[in-house]
Amino acid sequence: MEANFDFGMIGIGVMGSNLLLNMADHGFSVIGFDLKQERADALEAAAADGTTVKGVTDITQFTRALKTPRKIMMLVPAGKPVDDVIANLLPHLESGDILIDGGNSFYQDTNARIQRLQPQGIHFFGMGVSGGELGARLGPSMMPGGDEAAYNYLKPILEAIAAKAGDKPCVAYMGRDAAGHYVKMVHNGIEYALMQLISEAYDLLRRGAGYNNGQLSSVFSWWNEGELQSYLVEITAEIFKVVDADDPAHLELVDKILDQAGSKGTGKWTSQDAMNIPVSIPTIDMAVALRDLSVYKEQRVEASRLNGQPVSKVNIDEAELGRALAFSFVIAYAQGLSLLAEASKAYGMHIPLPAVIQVWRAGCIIRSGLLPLFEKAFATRPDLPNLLLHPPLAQWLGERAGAARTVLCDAVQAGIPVAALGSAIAYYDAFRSERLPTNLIQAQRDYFGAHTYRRTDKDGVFHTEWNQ
Ligand SMILES: NC(=O)C1=CN([C@@H]2O[C@H](COP(=O)(O)OP(=O)(O)OC[C@H]3O[C@@H](n4cnc5c(N)ncnc54)[C@H](OP(=O)(O)O)[C@@H]3O)[C@@H](O)[C@H]2O)C=CC1
Ligand SMILES: O=C(CO)[C@H](O)[C@H](O)COP(=O)(O)O
Repeated sequence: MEANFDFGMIGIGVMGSNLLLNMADHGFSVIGFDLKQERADALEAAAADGTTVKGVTDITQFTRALKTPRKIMMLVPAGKPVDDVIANLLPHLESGDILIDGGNSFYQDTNARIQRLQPQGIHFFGMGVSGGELGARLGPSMMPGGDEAAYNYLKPILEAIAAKAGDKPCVAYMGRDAAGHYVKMVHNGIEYALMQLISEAYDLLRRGAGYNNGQLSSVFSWWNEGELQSYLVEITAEIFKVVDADDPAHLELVDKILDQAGSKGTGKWTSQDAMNIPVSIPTIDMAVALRDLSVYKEQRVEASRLNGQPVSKVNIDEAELGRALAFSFVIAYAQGLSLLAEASKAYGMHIPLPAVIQVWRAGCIIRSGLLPLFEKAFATRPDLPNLLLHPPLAQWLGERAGAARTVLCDAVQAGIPVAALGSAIAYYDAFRSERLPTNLIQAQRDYFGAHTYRRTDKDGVFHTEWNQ
């Protein structure tokens, strides 16, 4: 086989095969490698007429078929499979070749791989890909980070296949080292928060106000026509309509799904890294914590027998609940973006926040009609440390905070857990407090541990013998 393929993919499962077919549709000749012959055959069978798509199971054949510098992406599960693929591939690569990890790898693993491959002249990129199966096929949002000069080789291909917001592609260089995987990690942290917030609104409507699935679908559809317009609200409206094919009564599937949420790590890593820096992202933390709590089903059942009681009836004003949800969505984005702003400095990644917003505008799971508000904020101040510091957004939040408080009070009164909503309001209130009660914590620390404190009226570090 001649070396005439533009792009190679290792791992042609859900994401890899769809991304490769998307490239082929845009006129690039592509080749996929997988350990299983049936995957290679399936890839070729799925190719559109007139496109150049090849599937192979021989790594030598794969690498020899690629134009140099080779552009190869891996879309395999994070962790050991990525290192296994690198080990198998490395003997077949040359200096200047570009290797992209498009999976949800932990950013510190990506940094280690960049360091390891640099001496051999291999440009290693960590690239977040969002949009799921359909996004990969028709236009994903992509977050590549690594060597900026090498990015120029990838740019034409990635821009061609990316989702478009207006005429702008939802892909851009996200910064040095593992910046691409860092941005995707935070994207997923925000994704966790938005999903938890939506589930709390669902609980209020379902258990609190007694809505059936048809009514739920209507409310979410209606919200999706206003300021809550977003991929996650849109698919939620759809989910309530899907009936269980195995149920003779054709009841909706959502009611049959076990209430234990899975997770693969990106949300937890976002919280862990935020705590390491440290940056406060309590709504994302709470979303991770609630997924973890959901797993303890047996203990929850036991506790409900001891202490459970039906929730009280809640009178829901759908417009007010929508405003509360929009308020807490913005707080979740604000927390994630404030983490990116700090991490960019702390790790020297130089993440361009305006470009992050552009990349999230379409194709990704957290795309929403709220992003243009953030675009304006970063256009005014590209290094804005927190969205809450942008005056028009501060006003926007102020106009919706009352709705969030009313919904929170009603939920607490009724016994419906709205931990993420509560954390969003608490974050908002704490962030805009000129003075927090933390002076008392400092006094306590100094009392029991001589940890010292600073004063508001004079410079210096002080200690008091409190118990004399
Ligand atoms: N699904 C989604 O919506 C999204 C997924 N991602 C990320 O993309 C990555 C891939 O996910 P997805 O496509 O869904 O997963 P799939 O399981 O569909 O595909 C994984 C592919 O990797 C191959 N593979 C696994 N281990 C190895 C190995 N050691 N060497 C070579 N190939 C290997 C598998 O081959 P075989 O079956 O032959 O073993 C398979 O073709 C993951 O990191 C995931 O987190 C990112 C965004 C969205
Ligand atoms: O990256 C994604 C979307 O952006 C994936 O769907 C992600 O893997 C989902 O994460 P989890 O399984 O932890 O909910």
